[in-house]
Amino acid sequence: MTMSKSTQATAPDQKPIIVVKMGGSIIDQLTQEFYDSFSELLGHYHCIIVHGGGPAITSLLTRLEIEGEFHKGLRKTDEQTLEVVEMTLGGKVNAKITSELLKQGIKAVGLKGSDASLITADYEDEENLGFVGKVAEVEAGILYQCLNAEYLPVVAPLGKTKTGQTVNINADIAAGAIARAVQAEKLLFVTDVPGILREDEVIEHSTPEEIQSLIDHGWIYGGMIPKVQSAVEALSDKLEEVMIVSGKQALIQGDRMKGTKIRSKRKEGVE
Ligand SMILES: Nc1ncnc2c1ncn2[C@@H]1O[C@H](COP(=O)(O)OP(=O)(O)O)[C@@H](O)[C@H]1O
Ligand SMILES: CC(=O)N[C@@H](CCC(=O)OP(=O)(O)O)C(=O)O
Repeated sequence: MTMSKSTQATAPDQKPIIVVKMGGSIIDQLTQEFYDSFSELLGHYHCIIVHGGGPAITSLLTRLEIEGEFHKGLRKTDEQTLEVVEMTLGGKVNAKITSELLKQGIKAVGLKGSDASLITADYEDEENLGFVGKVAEVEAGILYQCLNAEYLPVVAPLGKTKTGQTVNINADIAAGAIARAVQAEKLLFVTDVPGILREDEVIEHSTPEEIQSLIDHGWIYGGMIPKVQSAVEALSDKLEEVMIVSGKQALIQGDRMKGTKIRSKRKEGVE
């Protein structure tokens, strides 16, 4: 279970916290409509961004002629691969998102999960996956300090083990763990599809039970699996709703967010 350490600062008041996971699949395709509606969202929430970058890592590995391998959806990360992961997530992708937000007039500050004990991790499966981490503890205080100072933290999904080894963490899992640790009220996965699809139709409302059945029947596969699993794990009395939305369009259309809403069964239908 993920622990939260928040001794250094208190949670910001006035506005609730939203954690937004920006998928690597969409980072290069985010539209102006998306940014405009995102800016609108910032009027209602303190926001923390956690980003992916899987496609950018794969592309650099290919250019360097390093063979990539996935095991149960997680990238096998040897020493060479870790070097590329750190350069890509902590360097290129983090800088790209932060710069774009600054251009939009948003005070974004780039952080690596491996900075200042933000994310302490254990090995996921050292034998089969190498330097891949699972989140053990998140130091919420660092993020609270940013939010209290009106900065928007943009977090790269890297962590440090207790012995100081940097590890690669799946961004969906990092986002869920951070949302729990900071007691976020909402968690949003921004990706390249308009929500969970079944026969090309967006499922507007879903529950953990339905999601399990969609996985069991093969309707949910690949990169959508860690996303929905992380969504289901993040649900709590505090975090009642997780959404999966597209970054190709405005987040809010009319007066509501477009995409798939995931809530526990007993909360479903309760707005
Ligand atoms: N039921 C589903 N509905 C929508 N997308 C799905 C579904 N099952 C699998 N996917 C796949 O999941 C992808 C999104 O996951 P991923 O590529 O890991 O994105 P990200 O980089 O945003 O995390 C979609 O582009 C799609 O190919
Ligand atoms: C351990 C592991 O698999 N880490 C991921 C981290 C990036 C990520 O999750 O990016 P997306 O959100 O774009 O998929 C990877 O190396 O691809």
